[in-house]
Amino acid sequence: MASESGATHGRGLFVTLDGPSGVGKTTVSTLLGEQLASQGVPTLVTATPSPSSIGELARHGTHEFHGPSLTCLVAADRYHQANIMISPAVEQGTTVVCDRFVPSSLVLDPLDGIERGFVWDIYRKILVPDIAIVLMGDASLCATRVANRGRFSRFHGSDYEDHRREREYFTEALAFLRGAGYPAHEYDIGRATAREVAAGLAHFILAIKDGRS
Ligand SMILES: Nc1ncnc2c1ncn2[C@@H]1O[C@H](COP(=O)(O)OP(=O)(O)OP(=O)(O)O)[C@@H](O)[C@H]1O
Ligand SMILES: Cc1cn([C@H]2C[C@H](O)[C@@H](COP(=O)(O)O)O2)c(=O)[nH]c1=O
Repeated sequence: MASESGATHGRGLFVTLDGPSGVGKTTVSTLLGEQLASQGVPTLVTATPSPSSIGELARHGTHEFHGPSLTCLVAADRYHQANIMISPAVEQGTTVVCDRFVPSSLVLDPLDGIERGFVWDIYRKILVPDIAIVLMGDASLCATRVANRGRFSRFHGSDYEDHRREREYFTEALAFLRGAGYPAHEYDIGRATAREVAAGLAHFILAIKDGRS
């Protein structure tokens, strides 16, 4: 596509970051945005639930809302955000990094008693990422980080067993997503710093971006 200045630019990428609580999604999303921007890639970092009024209700309402009502609330926010923010930005050439997307709901909602099929059906018409990264890390490492950082939601595990189960659900969700043709990529954080994880992801994303242009 040609811009008004005559320079050519194409569509951006939609990149999502999911994974268990404490694995570093929020920290890495910010660093990844900075690293992509420093390499000249127009980048927008966002999260689901979004900063909209529906998103704020979902993010801060996990004690009030449970099961299908929370699933639908999160889904309403995500459709709204995808339609008004993510898709337009990507079409204009911005690479969007989103902290949590559908893969998280395939884990958190079943942990709340919802069938995976119900969750998958509700997202049938939503934007599919170009790259869906699932960060995976040792459950005891994630448990320690969340204990040190603090829990802001009932979905932030309170002990090792919560984190072990959440990790197991993400492993199952990854297999399901790959089977469904979703562009899911597992990324093991090992003992890397957040900056090292972000650098590894930036390298991976830029290789895909360069391959497409
Ligand atoms: N690679 C890392 N090495 C060391 N500490 C990290 C790393 N990544 C994140 N942290 C720290 O771990 C804590 C959890 O990180 P963060 O909030 O980014 O995780 P998250 O996956 O977004 O968690 P949640 O899903 O619970 O919101 C924070 O205190 C953060 O500073
Ligand atoms: C994706 C998703 C999120 N939520 C809730 C759980 C937490 O309260 C927030 C996310 O905050 P975090 O810092 O990213 O952990 O939103 C949910 O209930 N269902 C979902 O699918």
